[in-house]
Amino acid sequence: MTASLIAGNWKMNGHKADLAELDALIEGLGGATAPEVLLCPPATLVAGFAGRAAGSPVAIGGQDCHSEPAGAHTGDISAAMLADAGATAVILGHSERRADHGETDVLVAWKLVAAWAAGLRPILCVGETLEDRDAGRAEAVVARQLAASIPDTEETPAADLGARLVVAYEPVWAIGTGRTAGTADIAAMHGMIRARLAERFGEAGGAVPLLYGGSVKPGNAAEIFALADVDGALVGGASLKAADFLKIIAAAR
Ligand SMILES: O=C[C@H](O)COP(=O)(O)O
Repeated sequence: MTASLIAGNWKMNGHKADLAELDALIEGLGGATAPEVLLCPPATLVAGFAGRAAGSPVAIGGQDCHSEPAGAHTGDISAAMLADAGATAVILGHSERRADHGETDVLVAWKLVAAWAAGLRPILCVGETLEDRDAGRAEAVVARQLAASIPDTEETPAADLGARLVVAYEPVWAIGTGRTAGTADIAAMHGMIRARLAERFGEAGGAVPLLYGGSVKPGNAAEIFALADVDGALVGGASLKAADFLKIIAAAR
């Protein structure tokens, strides 16, 4: 399968000096527009990166947003603020947010509504812990997260869901550990996610891009992108350096 979207998540890494990595990424892409490339720096860098990336093939996204449009929420950022800063997408429900900030499926669902209201494309993250996998409940956990983190409201844009939502499967135990899930496990989980989305949302649900995340590197990207129902990757550590990220993008072509 050809990967259509490669997203980089810088997490809590990066300073103004790292604009040089964005410049190197843009230069390395040389104007190529496929696959889509999205970079999600920390909030402090969103506006600067979006300004620098304007007119290039690199889109800029946020890593989280609040579920409310504005108000007394010290330290938080709204979806509209991200859009105002030049972001076009936002990562939501990442396992690090779920673990560090106690984010629940219900809260993540409201964040999706907020993102859509601001015109952002959410990248919804789902994934099981090692404990879940060892207990044989990986598929059940991911299915529950998927069902409950996508809101059942009239705000959910069923008609064009494929263009307005991305789902990233990230087994928690594969994130930042150097361990990738086995290709059979990735293919099985992506197949399940694809089927559940199609069951719930019809053809548009089946068209939602599915990314794999968890220790994706230049050396394993091609093998992962070759799997059925894998439409790209959500890359953490290997997106910090343009040279590595470009190799992963090249593997998607
Ligand atoms: O959002 C990205 C994922 O958590 C993967 O991170 P990683 O590539 O460093 O394992």
